[in-house]
Amino acid sequence: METKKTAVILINVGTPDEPTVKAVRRYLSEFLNDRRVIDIPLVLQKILVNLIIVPFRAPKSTKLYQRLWTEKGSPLLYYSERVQSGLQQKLGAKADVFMAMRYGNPSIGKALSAIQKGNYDSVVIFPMFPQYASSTNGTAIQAVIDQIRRWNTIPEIHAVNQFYDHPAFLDAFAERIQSYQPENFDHVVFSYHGLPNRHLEKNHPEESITTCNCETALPEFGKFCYKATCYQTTRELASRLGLKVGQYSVSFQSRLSNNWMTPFTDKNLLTRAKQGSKNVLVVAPAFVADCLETTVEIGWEYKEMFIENGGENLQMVESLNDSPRWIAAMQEILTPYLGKSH
Ligand SMILES: C=CC1=C(C)c2cc3[nH]c(cc4nc(cc5[nH]c(cc1n2)c(C)c5CCC(=O)O)C(CCC(=O)O)=C4C)c(C)c3C=C
Ligand SMILES: [Fe+2]
Ligand SMILES: [Fe+2]
Repeated sequence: METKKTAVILINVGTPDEPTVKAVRRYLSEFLNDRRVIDIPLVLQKILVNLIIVPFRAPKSTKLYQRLWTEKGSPLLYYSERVQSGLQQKLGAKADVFMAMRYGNPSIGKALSAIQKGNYDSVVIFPMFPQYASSTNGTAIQAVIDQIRRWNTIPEIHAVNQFYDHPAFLDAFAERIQSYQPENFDHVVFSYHGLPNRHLEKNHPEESITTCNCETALPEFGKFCYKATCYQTTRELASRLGLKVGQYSVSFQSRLSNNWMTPFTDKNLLTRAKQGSKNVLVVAPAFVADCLETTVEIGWEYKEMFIENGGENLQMVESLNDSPRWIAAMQEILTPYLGKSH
C-alpha cells in the first residue's frame, strides 16, 4: 500500500459555547437555519426559526444546558476532545486526527484550514452518528465538501457515512450495556433521537413509512432509512445481549413536534410505568457521547416522569464516551481508509 498523508476529521453536531441565553441562541440559530435540518420552504424556515422557534426555545434550552454543564464544560465537547486525543494516540503516524462541530466551536472551518495548510493526500470525514440521517451525517459531510471544493488542490476525500452495522461499534456498545446486567431489569428501552416523519418519507423510495416492515427486518433500500437502521441496530445489540422480543422496545425521543417518528420514548416509559414496570434500563445507541439528550432528557426528565407514575428506577446506560473499547472500534472503522504510516 502506498504511503499517504491522511487527515481524519471527527464531526459531532455541536453544543453552545456556554450555557447562556446569548450563546444558546447563536448555536440554535446556526443549527436550525440549516436546510438539511429544517427542510421547509426557505422563507417559511427563516420566519419560523428566527422569529418563533429560536426566541422561544433559547431560554428553555439554556436552563437545560445549565443543568448539563459540569466544571469540564459541555460533556459532548469534553468527550469529543478526549476521543480525538485517544484516537490520535492509537493511530500514531497513520493519520492526524482533527475534531470539529457542525455548528459552533471548534468549527469545521478552523479544522479544515489546518488540514489545508498540512497538504494532506487524503481527508477522511467521520461524522459521529452511527445511523445515517441527512440532518446529521449528511449535513456534516456536505459542510466539509462545500469548503474543500474551493481549494486549489483537492485531496482524496472519503466519508464514513454511517457505521450502525459495524461489528466493532456493535460489540463496544453491547459490552457497555452488558456491564449494567440488563437481565436484572423489567425492561430495556432502546431510545433513538427522532426525526420529522417528512425526513423519513424522503428515504422511502418504494414504500411509505406506515406500510414498511423495517421494524422487523432491514428492507433492501433500508440502509439509508434512519428508522430501518435504528431497528437494525437494536436487533444486532439485542442478539449480542441475548435479549428476547418482549424484553425490549424501541422508541424515539427529542421531538420538536408531534409529527415526528413514533413511538415516543416518554410515552413508551409512561405506559410501562402505568403497566407496572418498576425497573427499566434505557440505552441510546444513536449517540456515541453523552449530551443533553441522554443525560438531561432521559436521565433526569424521563426518569422523573417514570418515577412519578409508579416506576422505581430508571437506569441510563452511559454512552461510549472516551472508553478505550470505543476508540479501538473507531480505529477499526477507519482501517479501510488509512494508508501506511507517513
Ligand atoms: C442521532 C442524532 C441526532 C439526530 C438525528 C438529530 C436530529 C435533529 N435534532 C434537531 C433539533 C435539536 N437537536 C439538538 C441537540 C442535539 N441533537 C443531537 C443529535 C441528533 N439530532 C445532539 C448530539 C445534540 C446536542 C446536545 C448537546 O449536548 O449539546 C437541539 C438543541 C437542544 C435543544 O434545544 O433541545 C435541537 C433544537 C432537529 C430539528 C433534528 C432533525 C431534523
Ligand atoms: Fe438533535
Ligand atoms: Fe422503513
